[in-house]
Amino acid sequence: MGGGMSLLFAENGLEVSISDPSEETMDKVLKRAEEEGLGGRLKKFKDYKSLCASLSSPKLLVFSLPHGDVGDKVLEGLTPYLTSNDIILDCGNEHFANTERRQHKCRSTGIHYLGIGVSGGYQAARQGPSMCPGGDEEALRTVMPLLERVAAKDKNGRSCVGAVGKGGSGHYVKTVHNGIEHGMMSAISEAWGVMRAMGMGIEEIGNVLKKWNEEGEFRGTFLIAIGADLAHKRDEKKELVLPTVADKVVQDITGEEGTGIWSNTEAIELHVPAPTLNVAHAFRLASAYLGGREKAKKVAGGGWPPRKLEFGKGQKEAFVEDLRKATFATCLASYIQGLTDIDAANKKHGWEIDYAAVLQIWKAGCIIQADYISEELLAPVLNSGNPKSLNLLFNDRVVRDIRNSMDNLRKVVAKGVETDQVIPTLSASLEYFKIATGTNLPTSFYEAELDYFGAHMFDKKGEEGIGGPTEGKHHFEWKPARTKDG
Ligand SMILES: O=C(O)[C@H](O)[C@@H](O)[C@H](O)[C@H](O)COP(=O)(O)O
Repeated sequence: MGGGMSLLFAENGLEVSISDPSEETMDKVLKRAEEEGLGGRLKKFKDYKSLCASLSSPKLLVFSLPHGDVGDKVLEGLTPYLTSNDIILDCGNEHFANTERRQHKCRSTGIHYLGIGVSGGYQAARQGPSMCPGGDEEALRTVMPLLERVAAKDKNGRSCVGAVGKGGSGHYVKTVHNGIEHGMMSAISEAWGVMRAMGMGIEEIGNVLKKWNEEGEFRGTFLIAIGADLAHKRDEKKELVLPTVADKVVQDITGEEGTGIWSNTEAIELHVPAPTLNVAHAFRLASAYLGGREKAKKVAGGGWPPRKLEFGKGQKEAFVEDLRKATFATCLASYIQGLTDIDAANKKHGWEIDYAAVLQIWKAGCIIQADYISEELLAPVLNSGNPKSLNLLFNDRVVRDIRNSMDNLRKVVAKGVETDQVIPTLSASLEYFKIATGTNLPTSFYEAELDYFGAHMFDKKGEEGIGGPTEGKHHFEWKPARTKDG
């Protein structure tokens, strides 16, 4: 990412000084700069002193680092050479708490530290990513013209960047962006698996996804578009590449892993029900243990692999349409749960998040780009300036689309369960919509059991003021504790 961004900044007229522990990495970037006619604009530096000396004042430093300690070590190494009004743009996938700690540390020396979520993958780092900056207003105002120049542009030529809010809000919104991304990718992969069980070919499915991306609720959806594209990719032997990809989402459990975990732990700690995001992450985790799955399959006598799905004449097309609506509803559920999480965090941390800026940032260039969802469903809510609630389940327009997809989602999940299709987020989203709109849930029994052994206290149906996550006011001695005399 860092190399691509340094070329992007050079291309936009900046003299760029790069520094990386690996000389080889720096040389690769300088070589690309030569190839792209930007040679004169990039210089490499092996130490922080000469790096900072090469910069005009106030200095602008861009971090593209793994999350965690590395950022603290780099900041520590740089600090002796930094002066008041210098600005650091942390463009890594960093945890917002690390960002806020560094912001606090820098404040005493007048150095500005901005946490900027950067999205669009490594390609976008070079071409212009969607950018999600948060931190102090003065520094945001100072760097915004540059960010607007290098950021991705939406179809109206507007830059996909904006001042998100205070503190670590920029990195927080990016973390949740990735949680939504994982929910959508899981749903689309599940739909792909069901179409495979319907006997559809790799490229045939690619053609279906291409159509989905051209019109309807999935129009202009990045993850659908790349799904259509990669379905047709062939290697040097003209063999399709997709069938060679192992069914495991690789993940570096030694550390790199971050946003997928945090978007879920945050939702849980903020008491935000996000089953689509939670299940998408669990699916990803389970997929990693291919060896374990192979062993468990043997023990389970072959397990429960998806069965072939056969359809009568004309029914196949109808079911593909059910699948399109079901997958859309699940992607929408990811957005709804993600925004509810951002809303809860914004209230907790007082970041004064500008939701119109978030909408513009997600308009293009980012992984969760979805034109229909942004323009038709999010814009009316997020552009209404500081919406009272970000729970899109309170929005008629959004709920209309959910109602228009529930039959399709139910049909797909029912068929999927019957035939052992792997559909974790599709089924979790069906349950979510039922739970989130249900007012007579079986959780009465759940609470009664908690009160039975835990004196957990419960609210009584019909009581005033019990609409939110409140402490219970009642306990019933379901089974009085036995006295010593039994
Ligand atoms: O917006 C983006 O460009 C992506 O979200 C990116 O930031 C993410 O890091 C990679 O997609 C891999 O992420 P994980 O391996 O952490 O899922």
